[in-house]
Amino acid sequence: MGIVDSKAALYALGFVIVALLLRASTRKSIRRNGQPLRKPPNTLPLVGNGIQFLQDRWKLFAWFDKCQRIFGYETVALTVPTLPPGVLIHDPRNLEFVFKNEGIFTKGNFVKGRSWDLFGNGIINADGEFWKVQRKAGLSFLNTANLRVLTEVALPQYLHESINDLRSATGVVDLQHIFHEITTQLMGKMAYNMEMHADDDFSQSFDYASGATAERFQNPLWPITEMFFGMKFRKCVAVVKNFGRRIVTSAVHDRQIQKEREDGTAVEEESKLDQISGSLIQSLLDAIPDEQTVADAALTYLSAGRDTTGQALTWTFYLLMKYPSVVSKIRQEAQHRFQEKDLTNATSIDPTVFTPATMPYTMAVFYEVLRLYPPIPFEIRQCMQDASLPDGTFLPKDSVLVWCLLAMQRSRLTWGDDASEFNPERFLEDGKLISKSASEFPVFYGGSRTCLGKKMAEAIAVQVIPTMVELFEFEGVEEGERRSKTSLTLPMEGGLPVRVRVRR
Ligand code: HEM
Repeated sequence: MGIVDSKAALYALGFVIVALLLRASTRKSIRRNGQPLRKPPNTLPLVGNGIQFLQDRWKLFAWFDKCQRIFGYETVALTVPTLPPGVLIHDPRNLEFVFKNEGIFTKGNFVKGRSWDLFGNGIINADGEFWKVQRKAGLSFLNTANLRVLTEVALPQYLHESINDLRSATGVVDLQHIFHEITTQLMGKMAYNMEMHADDDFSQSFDYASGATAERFQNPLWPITEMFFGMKFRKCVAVVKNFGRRIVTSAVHDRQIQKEREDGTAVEEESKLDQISGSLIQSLLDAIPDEQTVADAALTYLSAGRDTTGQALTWTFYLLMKYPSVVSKIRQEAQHRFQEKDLTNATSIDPTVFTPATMPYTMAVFYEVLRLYPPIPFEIRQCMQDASLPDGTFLPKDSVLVWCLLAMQRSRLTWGDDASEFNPERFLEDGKLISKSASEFPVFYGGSRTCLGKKMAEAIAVQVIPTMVELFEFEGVEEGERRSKTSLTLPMEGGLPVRVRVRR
């Protein structure tokens, strides 16, 4: 290189450094009333909160809980090297503002970049038109008629199979696996018309990929670490994607058969369940021309519906084993329903007698579990433009907002002094179920992106919980507090091993 070239290179380098310095000095920063925000405990010079984020997720959640206890509703600063500046929010007013301004607070590149490999353009990751068509397909899948088939046909069928497994079980059984099997079969059949099981290759790979994706949110150096340790993740994602393509191929095949039926060549009697099976994937195929996006959408729905509900049931039974008085009250409520329906001498349980409207106590138990163990334990959004929260916090474009449901839903300011205790009665008033605003109890999210499957989850819980409680006595075999393993949701680490005794 000539001397002129070297000089030019030197000038260019100098220019870049000056430009970067200027950019840094003129960059807007997060502020409230013109002041920087307070920092959470254990914030270190240079690395900020980076170390907190690198530790095990249960410890991270404990740290979020500590922040909530120290700061109440105050918004505090979060800093992690290499990441955009962020805040940790606690105030329900701020959350309400986020829910109402979905266009400003989106998943952004921060979330999408990390979950792209697993979810691609699936609904959880999508914005704009992609989101709209998937939401519409989901709404038509979760319509009232389909929910009735779920309650009256599909769930009783799969629940019955699990009851039989438990009746014949000897030794220790993993209840998490039992619940996961119910929700996997349900979603597989109703959404995709496919037979799926909790221990098939796809489910295992999805589980691993979900854990590795969640780790990306805690490890800012994930693009580098995955170069060395990401082999298994890549293999699992390949299995998952392959399965997504199988779902689509099978749905296209179902269409051909359906068309032949309509042409009158193969008319058969169909059960109610068969009639609606695969209705989600068929709606997605109708709405989206690209089959890869259909596959992404299908997989995202599966994660949203299956894992969350199965895990919520697992935490429910974990808590029920600790609170026998709550079990007795669920049994009383179930007995009351049997009397009302004149089913006191029934030898088997008819699960259709349990509905959210007739089982307020059971619903209160389910809500209380969701409060303490939210299946989606934390959320992240990114500002698409400069914004100011109702508490006055100014957030420049690209800032990241974090809220930890597991901590927020234990706030004494919102839930009273007994916030950390399991007390289903807090959701009841004169024996009736009371609802909380989405900003105080964000377990199903809020605003235009509220969870689509809330009713489905409730319909499943209100049948499974009293049925299992009436038929069986469960005894935990592991002492101590259970924790969740790393995941996008809240699976119990090591499952929920129990001993089962048949009551009747
Ligand atoms: C106890 C069970 C459940 C809980 C706690 C739960 C919670 C949530 C939460 C917090 C979100 C927002 C996630 C985000 O965008 O970051 C969400 C979204 C969603 N949930 Fe659920 N969910 C549950 C069950 C279900 C079920 C059974 C389905 C049925 C398929 C479902 C379908 C969805 C869908 C499609 C979205 C995306 C909505 C959108 O972005 O417009 N969920 N859920």
